[in-house]
Amino acid sequence: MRGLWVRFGEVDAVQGIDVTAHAGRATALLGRNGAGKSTTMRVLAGVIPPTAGHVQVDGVEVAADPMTVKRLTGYCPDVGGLVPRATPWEHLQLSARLRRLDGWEPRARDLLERFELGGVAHRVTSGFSHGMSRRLSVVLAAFHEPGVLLLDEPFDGVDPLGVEATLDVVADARARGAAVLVSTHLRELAMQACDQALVLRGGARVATLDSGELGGERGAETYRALLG
Ligand SMILES: Nc1ncnc2c1ncn2[C@@H]1O[C@H](COP(=O)(O)OP(=O)(O)OP(=O)(O)O)[C@@H](O)[C@H]1O
Repeated sequence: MRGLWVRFGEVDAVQGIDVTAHAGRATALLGRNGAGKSTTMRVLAGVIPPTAGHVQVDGVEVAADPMTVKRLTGYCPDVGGLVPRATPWEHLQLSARLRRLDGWEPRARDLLERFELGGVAHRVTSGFSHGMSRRLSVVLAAFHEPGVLLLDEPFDGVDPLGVEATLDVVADARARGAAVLVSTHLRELAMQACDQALVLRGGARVATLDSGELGGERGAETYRALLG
């Protein structure tokens, strides 16, 4: 991604961000509310077009071919994305059909169990708590083992077991060579999940840090200073 720029009317949400996400590595996007994290994720997922800049996912230019990019990526949006009247199993079934996956059922069952959603696999999602919906969104993003995994606020409101399952999903994706991006406000979890972090402020990148630099009291101070 080179010189990504996204404008909404009068607002320049993202102002010239460069990011390279490598296979087998995970990058955290950190920054205050409104820093441009979700907008960056949405462009990478092929959901909104960039106003300017070059964004390629696995060699495919997002602006030219958003449908292919949607297929290549697994995207957990920061909000929404679930069909209220469908069950988790129906969500997985639809995803499998759209991607023409064969023999997907064991993986679907395994993921639902890992995220403690096995017991509600056939319950419509309209009654799900926020944390349950988040967990299912992570399951759906990871289900088809995409080459690029995009998780926007995956830990938001999720209990410790859900956090662990999400960290495992990130580790699994990295182990099979996927590039992972995680947007979060949680510095400690960013450190655990990722090997590097980009700190955004006002739509621009203000720092790239190794996860080791974010740890402990010193990391907290560094991060606070970068948030401005
Ligand atoms: N659809 C939209 N229309 C107008 N402005 C938007 C739209 N989406 C985002 N913005 C603006 O773009 C800026 C960046 O928003 P974005 O959601 O990317 O931030 P964020 O870093 O993900 O924030 P948060 O941590 O609160 O989720 C904000 O000023 C926001 O108001």
